[in-house]
Amino acid sequence: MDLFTSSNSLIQIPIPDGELLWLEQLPLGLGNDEVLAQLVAQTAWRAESITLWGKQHLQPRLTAWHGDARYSYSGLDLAPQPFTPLLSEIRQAVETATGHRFNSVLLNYYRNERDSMGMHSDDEAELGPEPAIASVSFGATRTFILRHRHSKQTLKLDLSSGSLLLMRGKTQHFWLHGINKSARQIGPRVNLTFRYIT
Ligand SMILES: O=C(O)CCC(=O)C(=O)O
Ligand SMILES: [Fe+2]
Repeated sequence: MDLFTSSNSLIQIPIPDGELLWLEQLPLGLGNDEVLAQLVAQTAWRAESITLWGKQHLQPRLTAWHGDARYSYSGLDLAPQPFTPLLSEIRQAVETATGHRFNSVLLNYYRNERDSMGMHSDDEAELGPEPAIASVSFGATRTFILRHRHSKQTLKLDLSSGSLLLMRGKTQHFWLHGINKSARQIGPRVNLTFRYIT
């Protein structure tokens, strides 16, 4: 049994024009370090190129896409791999914690402090107008930055190992998010964003 039952429900982080909910530790059958090790070792990681302003770049991180649907992400058309038993177990825990269903997951592997993700919103048409996106992190803590498109209000959340962040409602419409590089040494981190593709 979990000793910390009182912290088992999502905490709302109030923001204008969106909904953010957070859970410090997603309940799982494996420890966070074991999950990180398995995800790093068992995932078919890819170094994708991405076209920005007509120029090809290598993304500053590794990625993998698992799910039932095809999905276009900033010009990439990834054929998904099936859910593995470990990814299915994490998905089950995320669905129980959030009350939302998910049919795909994007994995991002930040190998060190030089890996990052530019500011963006997950607003592809296949996600629907008000998508629920559940982000689970394993490994080193990285700072997740949210910036309001209009007011430029900025929030910084330290996403520690095992944590769950749920973005829903109008969050993708009004807010950008990303992960900056750091000048300080940082160990590996794997982030999973669970999505529902229609
Ligand atoms: O690594 C993170 O915390 C963010 C990942 C993300 O924004 C995405 O996969 O769209
Ligand atoms: Fe995102």
